Amino acid sequence: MKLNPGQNDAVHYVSGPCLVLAGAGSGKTRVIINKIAYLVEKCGYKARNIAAVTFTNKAAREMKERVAQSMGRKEARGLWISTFHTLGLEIIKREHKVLGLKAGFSLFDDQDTFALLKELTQDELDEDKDLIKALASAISNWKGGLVIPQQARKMVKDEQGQLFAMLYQRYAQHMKAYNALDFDDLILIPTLLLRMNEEVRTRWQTRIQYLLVDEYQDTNTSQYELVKLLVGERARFTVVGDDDQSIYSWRGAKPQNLVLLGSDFPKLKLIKLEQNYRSSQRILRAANILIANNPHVYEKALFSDLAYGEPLRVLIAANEEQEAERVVAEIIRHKFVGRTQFGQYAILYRGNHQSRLLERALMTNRIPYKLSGGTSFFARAEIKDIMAYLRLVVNPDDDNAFLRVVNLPKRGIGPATLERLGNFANQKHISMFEAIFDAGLNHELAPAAVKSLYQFGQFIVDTGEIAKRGESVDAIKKLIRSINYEDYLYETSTSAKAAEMRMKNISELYRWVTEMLEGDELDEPMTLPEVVTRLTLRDMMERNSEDEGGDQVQLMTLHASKGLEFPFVFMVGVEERILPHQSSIDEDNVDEERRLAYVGITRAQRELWFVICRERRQFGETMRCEPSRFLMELPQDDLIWENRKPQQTEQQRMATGKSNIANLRDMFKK
Ligand SMILES: Nc1ncnc2c1ncn2[C@@H]1O[C@H](COP(=O)(O)OP(=O)(O)OP(=O)(O)O)[C@@H](O)[C@H]1O
Ligand SMILES: [Mg+2]
Repeated sequence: MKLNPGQNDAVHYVSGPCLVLAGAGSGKTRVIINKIAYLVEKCGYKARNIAAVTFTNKAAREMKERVAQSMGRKEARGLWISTFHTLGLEIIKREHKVLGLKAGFSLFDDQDTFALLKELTQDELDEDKDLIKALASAISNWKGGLVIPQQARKMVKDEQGQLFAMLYQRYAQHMKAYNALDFDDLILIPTLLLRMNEEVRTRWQTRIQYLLVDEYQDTNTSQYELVKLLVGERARFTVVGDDDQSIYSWRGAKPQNLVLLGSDFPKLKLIKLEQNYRSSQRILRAANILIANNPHVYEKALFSDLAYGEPLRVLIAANEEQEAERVVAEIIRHKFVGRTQFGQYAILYRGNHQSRLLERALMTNRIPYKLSGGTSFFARAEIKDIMAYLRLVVNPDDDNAFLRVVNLPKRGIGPATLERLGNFANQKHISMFEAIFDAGLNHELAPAAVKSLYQFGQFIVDTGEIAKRGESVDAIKKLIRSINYEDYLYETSTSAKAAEMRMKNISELYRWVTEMLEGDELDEPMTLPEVVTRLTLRDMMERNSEDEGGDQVQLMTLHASKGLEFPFVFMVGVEERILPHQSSIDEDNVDEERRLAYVGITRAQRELWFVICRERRQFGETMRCEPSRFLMELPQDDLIWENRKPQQTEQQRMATGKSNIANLRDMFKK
């Protein structure tokens, strides 16, 4: 792989600490990949003594692949290339004895943590979901800042702080009793261990002799401390980052860590890279002009030798449904004209919920797509629940579907009952559903259990009958109502808003199934079994594609797109209140949102579209939308706004006495 002089310096400087500070697409990640190969091939490092840390699992997988391609698979074996959390987990696994953890410790995700906190704080927080959430985030912040419960109790001043610190302590004690760790522990525990135990520290400093960190601007206090402890006095490390792409301050990331490096390691070599190899000049110019509105830690000037490129386009849709349809139509048109591949397109958005309508539009048009990060529509628990019901109605022998819904919502059918039912069905070689109606079951189970099972079975049979009469839409409506699914969602969700979101997903599924059942100009009406197999197949394809990475349009949040690049990028919902997000407008933290927009723009190599709506439904209300201030900050001569009258010359604009931006706003209001 070719390198420019700055990149070469960065790769060849191995005698001390090194920081590469440079803008998007300037080849920072390429430096890391080349440097790993250089360390092994030219400097005599063994692969197993080198660790590289990135920010997401996706990025780690890609880096591993690129390193293996550059230096050979055999040579690359043993390299530690992972996220911070995976590296932390590895340290904990190998040191669990010193830590006093039993080998089979379990890992709690956010939902597990929430459930435990809810249980532990019943008396104090009275199941108030917002308070529990606030507590969870306080605990996470303490952990990210390396603050243990005893210290937290000393630090806090106000009443709520004291309460939270006390609950933090209680939570920590319980986690220990459960032999469980949460996400933040994966950094906190190894860091504290390395800090306090010299023997362990020496062991890891011998094991990891050279450390490389990508996306360094997004490390938090505990991660930075872990880096320092791992590299020790020898300070053999390279970190690369871009302060303009710091987008995780809400999770405790500290771009100031870039500055701290200089004071913690006086011998730090600072290397800047200024050539961007990714984007057309127009795209890069737009990105540079946008980010110039932010204050800077270090000044940077990025240039590109690539073509000047196509203008950036702003598509204007009437509402959010049309927004999704416009994007899909544009992809189809563009692909046809340019003979491109679906895999060259990415659709980026601010929040996960924005993916729903996009997924729908892509599916309706049979365009393969891949959604990374976040949960795709069919992987969502509520969709799986209802799909399992439909599967069971269509095919009562589907034991998996049976097990998923037999006690959802609760019907007093516990694990012991199900185990016996399962054994009985096995002996008789029948499905569990069939077993419910077998007279022999009376000898196996208590009458109450038999009754509950029978009622459930009868309910499924009845629903099936309605569907068979050709009233499937009715059958589904009745089903969702009779199981009180909405109540169930409100009882089990972390907040009323979350329950609402999940219920919305259900109505989305309902709408979809109904459309397929009733047919339209394009498709014949389908029967319920046909609909269910069609949708299940879709689900399976999606899962398989996770591994294959075929020719698919990429969907992800702006956060998840960090470090990646795509020839053609659509940024949707580029409106005030979405990007910048309402909460950041309220909190006066628009700079971080501008960095997020900068990250999005700089993912694009050749062409970039922004999409905005005139109005949008939010929380049941239709609201008028206003284009994002970031669109207004971009160089307008590089932008083409849809439906805009033919470009005026500068003189004409002066003559009308109106500024470019005022014109745009006017046009938007019409
Ligand atoms: N010296 C070079 N010659 C040609 N292409 C290069 C060179 N350096 C990097 N590239 C290419 O430029 C693109 C951007 O590189 P890379 O992803 O390493 O940038 P980055 O600085 O890590 O970007 P980001 O800030 O978005 O993470 C990649 O396609 C890479 O292969
Ligand atoms: Mg990178």
